[in-house]
Amino acid sequence: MADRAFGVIGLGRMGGGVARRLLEAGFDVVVHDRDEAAVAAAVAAGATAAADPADVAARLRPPRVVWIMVPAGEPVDQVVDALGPALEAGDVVIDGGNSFYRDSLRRHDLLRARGIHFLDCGSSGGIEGAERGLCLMIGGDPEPFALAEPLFRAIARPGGYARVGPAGAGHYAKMVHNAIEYAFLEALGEGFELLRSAPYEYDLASLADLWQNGSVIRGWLLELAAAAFRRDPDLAGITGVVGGGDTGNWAIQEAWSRGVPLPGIALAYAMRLRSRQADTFAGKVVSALRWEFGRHATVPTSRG
Ligand SMILES: O=C(O)[C@H](O)[C@@H](O)[C@H](O)[C@H](O)COP(=O)(O)O
Repeated sequence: MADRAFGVIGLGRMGGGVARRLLEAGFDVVVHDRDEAAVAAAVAAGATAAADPADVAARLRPPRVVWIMVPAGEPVDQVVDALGPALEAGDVVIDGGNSFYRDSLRRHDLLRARGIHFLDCGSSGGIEGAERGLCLMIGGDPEPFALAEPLFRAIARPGGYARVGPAGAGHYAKMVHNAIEYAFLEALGEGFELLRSAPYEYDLASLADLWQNGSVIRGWLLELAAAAFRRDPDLAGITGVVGGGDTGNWAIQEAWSRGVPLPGIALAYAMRLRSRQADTFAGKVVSALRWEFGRHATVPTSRG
């Protein structure tokens, strides 16, 4: 039995990686997920299965530290509602998902009323990060942060975790991180689209590789772009309809409510929404009006 045990609730692609890294670091890990196959995989790696969130608590010694990694919103509340009554003062709950910071503040205050600590932890790095080390931005009180620090150290890259402020500050930082991510992704998408329509036959994978060697825009996203182009140079196997969007949406609402313009990020988010529309009523109206005032064609011609 290891000196220290942690609970992990939610064993999806991210949570499963977190549980494995904790096991590899030599900790005991008590896990729960509704997906029995995910639990079986964690148990095969050395974890102990719990029947439900309360059972996770029952299998840990106080002060307990439980990491939650489930989709943002209702699923986090469900886990907190099921786990909370089984915890006691001094225990620590960490939400490692992409939750809205105001929800995290609410959960923090709810648990604090019973002396239970809540840390909001923005976790970046994707699946590779979960396997090889995440970047963690943590909000909450110093005392539970210190108590949970061995967990953070075990699942983060070296230098890849920090307490960035009080309750809510971790998920706020992650919201902003993701907003920047939206604009980075959109800029890369637009740049590669322009290259593809250029009067030159660029090999996009090779150009992305070249840019990795000392260019200003080198980075992980370019590395991923090169890998994607190498697998499928025209990206013919996927559509340009882009999913996600919650964190970007929150960032825009937050920015505008504070008078921060955020135009690049807002446009990147708008482009995601636009990508989901096959045609638009707005476009029809513009076309109709051009026809009405100038008898301009309603079907684009070679001259526009
Ligand atoms: O830092 C990260 O590892 C990513 O941001 C990660 O958290 C995830 O890819 C986003 O949540 C996707 O966000 P969207 O679904 O909004 O694109």
